[in-house]
Amino acid sequence: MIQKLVAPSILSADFIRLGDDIAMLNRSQADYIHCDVMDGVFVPNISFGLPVISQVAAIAAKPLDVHLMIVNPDQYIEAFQAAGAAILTVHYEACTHLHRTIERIKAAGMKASVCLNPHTPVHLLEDIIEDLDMVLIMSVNPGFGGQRFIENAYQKVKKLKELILSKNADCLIEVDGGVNFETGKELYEAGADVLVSGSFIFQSEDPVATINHFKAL
Ligand SMILES: O=C(CO)[C@H](O)[C@H](O)COP(=O)(O)O
Repeated sequence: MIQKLVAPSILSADFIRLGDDIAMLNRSQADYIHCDVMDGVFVPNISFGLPVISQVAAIAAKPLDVHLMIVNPDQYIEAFQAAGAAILTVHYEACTHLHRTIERIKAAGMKASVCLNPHTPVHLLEDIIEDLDMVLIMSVNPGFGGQRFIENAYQKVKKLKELILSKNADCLIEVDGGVNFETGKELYEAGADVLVSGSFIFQSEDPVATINHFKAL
Protein backbone atom coordinates (compact mmCIF):
# COMPACT_ATOMS: atom_id res chain seq x y z
CA MET A 1 0.00 0.00 0.00
CA ILE A 2 1.32 3.47 -0.91
CA GLN A 3 1.31 5.65 2.18
CA LYS A 4 2.44 9.00 0.68
CA LEU A 5 4.20 10.35 3.73
CA VAL A 6 6.09 13.65 3.53
CA ALA A 7 9.09 14.76 5.58
CA PRO A 8 10.10 18.41 5.02
CA SER A 9 13.86 18.91 5.49
CA ILE A 10 14.68 21.83 7.80
CA LEU A 11 18.08 22.15 6.11
CA SER A 12 16.27 24.68 3.90
CA ALA A 13 14.46 26.43 6.79
CA ASP A 14 15.17 29.99 7.91
CA PHE A 15 17.50 29.38 10.88
CA ILE A 16 16.91 32.90 12.23
CA ARG A 17 13.22 32.07 12.49
CA LEU A 18 13.45 28.33 12.97
CA GLY A 19 10.70 28.35 15.62
CA ASP A 20 8.28 29.92 13.12
CA ASP A 21 9.18 27.30 10.52
CA ILE A 22 8.60 24.45 13.00
CA ALA A 23 5.22 26.01 13.91
CA MET A 24 4.40 26.08 10.18
CA LEU A 25 5.33 22.36 9.88
CA ASN A 26 3.17 21.60 12.93
CA ARG A 27 0.19 23.24 11.17
CA SER A 28 0.82 21.33 7.93
CA GLN A 29 0.11 17.71 7.02
CA ALA A 30 3.83 16.87 7.27
CA ASP A 31 4.29 13.40 8.74
CA TYR A 32 7.84 13.81 9.99
CA ILE A 33 10.33 16.65 10.41
CA HIS A 34 13.52 15.66 8.61
CA CYS A 35 16.74 16.84 10.29
CA ASP A 36 20.02 16.61 8.35
CA VAL A 37 23.07 16.32 10.59
CA MET A 38 26.36 16.86 8.69
CA ASP A 39 29.84 16.69 10.19
CA GLY A 40 32.07 18.14 7.47
CA VAL A 41 33.90 14.78 7.24
CA PHE A 42 31.43 12.23 5.85
CA VAL A 43 30.00 15.01 3.67
CA PRO A 44 31.63 18.27 2.57
CA ASN A 45 29.28 20.48 4.61
CA ILE A 46 28.46 21.19 8.26
CA SER A 47 24.82 21.75 9.26
CA PHE A 48 23.62 21.45 12.86
CA GLY A 49 23.76 18.93 15.68
CA LEU A 50 22.41 17.88 19.06
CA PRO A 51 21.57 21.29 20.62
CA VAL A 52 19.45 22.28 17.61
CA ILE A 53 17.73 18.87 17.47
CA SER A 54 16.74 19.06 21.14
CA GLN A 55 15.33 22.58 20.77
CA VAL A 56 13.39 21.56 17.68
CA ALA A 57 12.08 18.47 19.52
CA ALA A 58 10.79 20.67 22.33
CA ILE A 59 8.35 22.47 20.01
CA ALA A 60 7.77 19.90 17.24
CA ALA A 61 4.37 18.19 17.06
CA LYS A 62 5.69 15.64 14.53
CA PRO A 63 8.26 12.86 14.99
CA LEU A 64 11.84 13.87 14.21
CA ASP A 65 13.37 11.89 11.36
CA VAL A 66 17.11 12.41 11.91
CA HIS A 67 19.51 11.66 9.04
CA LEU A 68 23.10 11.33 10.25
CA MET A 69 25.62 12.22 7.56
CA ILE A 70 28.51 11.65 9.93
CA VAL A 71 31.40 9.25 10.43
CA ASN A 72 31.22 6.97 13.46
CA PRO A 73 27.47 7.34 14.09
CA ASP A 74 27.66 4.67 16.85
CA GLN A 75 29.28 7.24 19.11
CA TYR A 76 26.10 9.36 19.18
CA ILE A 77 23.13 6.93 19.09
CA GLU A 78 21.95 7.43 22.68
CA ALA A 79 22.63 11.18 22.50
CA PHE A 80 20.29 11.57 19.52
CA GLN A 81 17.60 9.55 21.33
CA ALA A 82 17.96 11.84 24.35
CA ALA A 83 17.75 14.89 22.04
CA GLY A 84 14.38 13.68 20.71
CA ALA A 85 14.97 11.65 17.54
CA ALA A 86 12.16 9.20 16.75
CA ILE A 87 13.75 7.72 13.62
CA LEU A 88 17.54 7.53 13.30
CA THR A 89 19.13 7.01 9.87
CA VAL A 90 22.77 6.00 9.52
CA HIS A 91 24.67 5.65 6.26
CA TYR A 92 25.51 2.16 4.99
CA GLU A 93 28.85 3.65 3.89
CA ALA A 94 29.66 4.89 7.42
CA CYS A 95 28.97 1.65 9.34
CA THR A 96 31.47 -1.19 9.69
CA HIS A 97 29.15 -3.32 11.84
CA LEU A 98 25.76 -2.25 10.53
CA HIS A 99 23.79 -5.01 12.25
CA ARG A 100 25.15 -3.99 15.65
CA THR A 101 24.41 -0.32 14.94
CA ILE A 102 20.80 -1.13 14.00
CA GLU A 103 20.32 -3.20 17.16
CA ARG A 104 21.65 -0.33 19.27
CA ILE A 105 19.33 2.22 17.62
CA LYS A 106 16.33 -0.03 18.38
CA ALA A 107 17.51 -0.77 21.91
CA ALA A 108 17.66 2.99 22.48
CA GLY A 109 13.94 3.16 21.56
CA MET A 110 14.13 4.63 18.06
CA LYS A 111 13.09 3.38 14.62
CA ALA A 112 16.18 2.22 12.72
CA SER A 113 16.92 3.30 9.17
CA VAL A 114 19.82 2.91 6.73
CA CYS A 115 20.70 5.35 3.95
CA LEU A 116 22.26 4.42 0.60
CA ASN A 117 24.34 6.93 -1.35
CA PRO A 118 23.57 7.12 -5.09
CA HIS A 119 26.41 4.69 -5.93
CA THR A 120 25.54 2.07 -3.29
CA PRO A 121 23.43 -0.81 -4.65
CA VAL A 122 20.21 -1.95 -3.00
CA HIS A 123 21.19 -5.65 -2.96
CA LEU A 124 23.73 -4.93 -0.20
CA LEU A 125 20.76 -4.73 2.20
CA GLU A 126 19.59 -8.27 1.39
CA ASP A 127 20.71 -9.75 4.72
CA ILE A 128 19.52 -6.90 6.93
CA ILE A 129 16.31 -5.66 5.35
CA GLU A 130 14.11 -7.57 7.83
CA ASP A 131 15.74 -5.70 10.72
CA LEU A 132 15.12 -2.24 9.28
CA ASP A 133 12.16 0.09 9.86
CA MET A 134 13.12 2.28 6.89
CA VAL A 135 15.64 2.61 4.05
CA LEU A 136 16.57 6.07 2.78
CA ILE A 137 17.57 6.23 -0.89
CA MET A 138 19.63 9.34 -1.66
CA SER A 139 18.64 10.85 -4.99
CA VAL A 140 21.47 13.42 -4.76
CA ASN A 141 24.96 13.12 -3.36
CA PRO A 142 24.47 14.04 0.30
CA GLY A 143 25.73 17.33 1.69
CA PHE A 144 23.65 20.11 0.19
CA GLY A 145 20.05 21.07 -0.47
CA GLY A 146 18.90 22.30 -3.87
CA GLN A 147 20.72 19.77 -6.07
CA ARG A 148 19.45 18.10 -9.21
CA PHE A 149 17.63 14.76 -8.84
CA ILE A 150 19.66 11.69 -9.95
CA GLU A 151 17.37 9.58 -12.13
CA ASN A 152 18.68 6.13 -11.07
CA ALA A 153 16.74 6.61 -7.82
CA TYR A 154 13.55 5.38 -9.53
CA GLN A 155 15.14 2.00 -10.35
CA LYS A 156 16.58 1.76 -6.86
CA VAL A 157 13.16 2.33 -5.29
CA LYS A 158 11.65 -0.39 -7.50
CA LYS A 159 14.45 -2.85 -6.63
CA LEU A 160 14.11 -2.05 -2.95
CA LYS A 161 10.35 -2.55 -3.08
CA GLU A 162 10.91 -5.99 -4.67
CA LEU A 163 13.42 -6.89 -1.97
CA ILE A 164 11.04 -5.80 0.82
CA LEU A 165 8.14 -7.76 -0.69
CA SER A 166 10.28 -10.87 -1.31
CA LYS A 167 11.31 -10.95 2.37
CA ASN A 168 7.88 -9.85 3.63
CA ALA A 169 9.72 -7.13 5.54
CA ASP A 170 7.99 -4.29 7.39
CA CYS A 171 10.18 -1.50 6.06
CA LEU A 172 9.38 1.95 4.64
CA ILE A 173 11.15 3.44 1.61
CA GLU A 174 12.18 7.09 1.93
CA VAL A 175 13.77 9.18 -0.82
CA ASP A 176 15.76 12.40 -0.33
CA GLY A 177 17.15 14.98 -2.75
CA GLY A 178 15.70 17.01 -5.59
CA VAL A 179 12.15 16.00 -4.71
CA ASN A 180 9.40 18.17 -6.21
CA PHE A 181 5.86 17.40 -7.43
CA GLU A 182 7.15 15.82 -10.68
CA THR A 183 9.87 13.58 -9.21
CA GLY A 184 7.71 13.00 -6.14
CA LYS A 185 4.76 11.64 -8.10
CA GLU A 186 7.02 9.23 -9.98
CA LEU A 187 8.72 8.14 -6.75
CA TYR A 188 5.40 7.36 -5.04
CA GLU A 189 4.41 5.39 -8.15
CA ALA A 190 7.73 3.48 -8.04
CA GLY A 191 6.99 2.44 -4.44
CA ALA A 192 8.34 5.20 -2.18
CA ASP A 193 6.48 5.68 1.11
CA VAL A 194 8.18 8.83 2.44
CA LEU A 195 9.42 11.83 0.44
CA VAL A 196 11.94 14.24 1.91
CA SER A 197 11.82 17.70 0.37
CA GLY A 198 13.73 20.80 1.41
CA SER A 199 14.28 23.69 -0.99
CA PHE A 200 11.13 22.96 -3.02
CA ILE A 201 8.95 23.32 0.07
CA PHE A 202 10.72 26.17 1.86
CA GLN A 203 11.23 28.28 -1.28
CA SER A 204 7.61 27.92 -2.35
CA GLU A 205 5.15 30.76 -1.85
CA ASP A 206 2.94 28.75 0.47
CA PRO A 207 4.95 25.96 2.16
CA VAL A 208 1.90 24.52 3.99
CA ALA A 209 0.00 24.17 0.70
CA THR A 210 3.09 22.66 -0.95
CA ILE A 211 3.47 20.07 1.82
CA ASN A 212 -0.23 19.23 1.73
CA HIS A 213 -0.17 18.88 -2.05
CA PHE A 214 2.47 16.11 -1.79
CA LYS A 215 -0.16 14.02 0.00
CA ALA A 216 -2.48 14.41 -2.99
CA LEU A 217 0.01 13.50 -5.76
O1 LIG B 1 19.96 15.29 2.84
C1 LIG B 1 19.96 16.31 2.24
C2 LIG B 1 21.21 16.80 1.64
O2 LIG B 1 22.21 15.92 1.95
C3 LIG B 1 18.69 17.11 2.09
O3 LIG B 1 17.69 16.62 2.97
C4 LIG B 1 18.15 17.01 0.72
O4 LIG B 1 19.08 17.32 -0.22
C5 LIG B 1 16.87 17.83 0.58
O5 LIG B 1 17.11 18.98 -0.05
P1 LIG B 1 16.43 19.34 -1.42
O6 LIG B 1 15.00 18.90 -1.33
O7 LIG B 1 16.60 20.82 -1.47
O8 LIG B 1 17.17 18.59 -2.49
